[in-house]
Amino acid sequence: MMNIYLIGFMGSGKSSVGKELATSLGVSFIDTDSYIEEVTQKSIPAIFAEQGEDGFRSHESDALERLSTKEAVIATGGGIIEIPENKDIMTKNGIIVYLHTNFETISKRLQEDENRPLWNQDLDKRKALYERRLPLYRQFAHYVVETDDKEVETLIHELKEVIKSS
Ligand SMILES: Nc1ncnc2c1ncn2[C@@H]1O[C@H](COP(=O)(O)OP(=O)(O)O)[C@@H](O)[C@H]1O
Ligand SMILES: O=C(O)C1=C[C@@H](OP(=O)(O)O)[C@@H](O)[C@H](O)C1
Ligand SMILES: [Mg+2]
Repeated sequence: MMNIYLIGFMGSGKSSVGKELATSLGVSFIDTDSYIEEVTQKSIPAIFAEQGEDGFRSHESDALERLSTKEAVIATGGGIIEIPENKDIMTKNGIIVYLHTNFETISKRLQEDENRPLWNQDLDKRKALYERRLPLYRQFAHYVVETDDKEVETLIHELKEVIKSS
């Protein structure tokens, strides 16, 4: 098996669905955000506060490079598509699946989440970020799975179908 990379906006379910997918497939699960927190011994908000978004992106690309030799389900962070080279790293080592979710659904799921610095800003900025990133997710994706109004169990089933067909 190659790596299965999950991409998508914050709140699309990469971390939670990815974990269950890995269990169901019997492979390891890796979350790039948790990996970065372990390596740096800092929380994501602390990295953003101390090193800015650029600092965080550089940790993220390093993580992707290091994790790419494994066979696993890998949940990325919502901003993985900000760095074009990240697509090459992932494509070399597996398939990229985009979990697409509408802005309204994401807003319901995250509400006033305080652990995501780029969500924790004004509504118009969140919305602009979402709109700007949509085409980038589509450019990176080998496959797209819609998540609105779907139970995690349904998504696992659909993701397994995608993997089978790949
Ligand atoms: N299909 C879904 N239906 C309902 N809630 C979901 C679904 N997928 C994720 N969630 C919830 O949305 C929140 C964000 O999910 P998470 O996996 O952290 O997203 P991401 O890693 O993409 O930011 C969590 O509270 C999670 O339980
Ligand atoms: O969209 C983003 O730029 C980010 C998404 C977060 O991950 P999730 O997509 O898992 O929330 C995390 O990597 C960081 O807060 C930045
Ligand atoms: Mg996540």
